[in-house]
Amino acid sequence: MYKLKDKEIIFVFTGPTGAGRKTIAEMAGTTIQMKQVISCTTRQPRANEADGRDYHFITKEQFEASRRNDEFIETVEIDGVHYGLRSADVEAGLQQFGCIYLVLNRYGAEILKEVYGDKVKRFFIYASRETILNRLKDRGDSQERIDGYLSHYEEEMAYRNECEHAYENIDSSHTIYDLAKAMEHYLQRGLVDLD
Ligand SMILES: Nc1ncnc2c1ncn2[C@@H]1O[C@H](COP(=O)(O)OP(=O)(O)OP(=O)(O)O)[C@@H](O)[C@H]1O
Ligand SMILES: Nc1nc2c(ncn2[C@@H]2O[C@H](COP(=O)(O)O)[C@@H](O)[C@H]2O)c(=O)[nH]1
Repeated sequence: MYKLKDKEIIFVFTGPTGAGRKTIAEMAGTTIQMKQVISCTTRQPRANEADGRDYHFITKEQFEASRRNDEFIETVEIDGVHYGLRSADVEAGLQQFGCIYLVLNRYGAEILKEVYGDKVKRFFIYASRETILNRLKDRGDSQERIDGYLSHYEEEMAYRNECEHAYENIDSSHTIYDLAKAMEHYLQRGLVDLD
């Protein structure tokens, strides 16, 4: 297993789907200059998603082949869709950027914490069920897909107290402000002007 160097750190964004984890993670990524390491998935891309930017969109056969080759740190199946994070992608991201972030569900977050211990800081981003419902409707997700995501809401929310930090994402600029302060603390470098 890859051993993280002193200054290398992994931020994991987790919480219920639709709370705004990707949005917040991306904004934080720009603010503090860290890069996302994306997962592989067998689901179809959404209209606004691109291969290699949001996910590595792969077939079930490709996913199985990667799993057989032991390429994944962890995998999960959610509502019939496979997701997996490749060890080589994490290692390359760390070597290139020193600080990376991931967006995972609670099971992925837990495995990363088990594998990399104190080098992993988990940021739990959440919103009320009603807020999420409205955001996903506005995003244009089908009712079937929304129901699927919301069926995991309580299960994901139960992970909140396990995480190092938790933020209710109502106003994204407030969330980013608080989050950047915490991240800076870990990074110990003055890249963000908070005043
Ligand atoms: N603070 C906010 N206020 C209003 N809308 C928001 C806020 N944060 C995110 N959104 C919107 O909510 C929707 C879901 O956000 P996002 O994709 O970041 O969530 P997620 O938790 O990563 O879920 P998923 O894994 O389904 O993408 C998006 O359309 C996004 O623009
Ligand atoms: N444990 C893992 N969870 C992952 C991974 N990649 C994404 N996810 C999480 O799955 C759900 C559904 O994602 P969506 O993009 O289809 O809405 C969400 O919670 C993601 O964060 C992974 O490699 N491992």
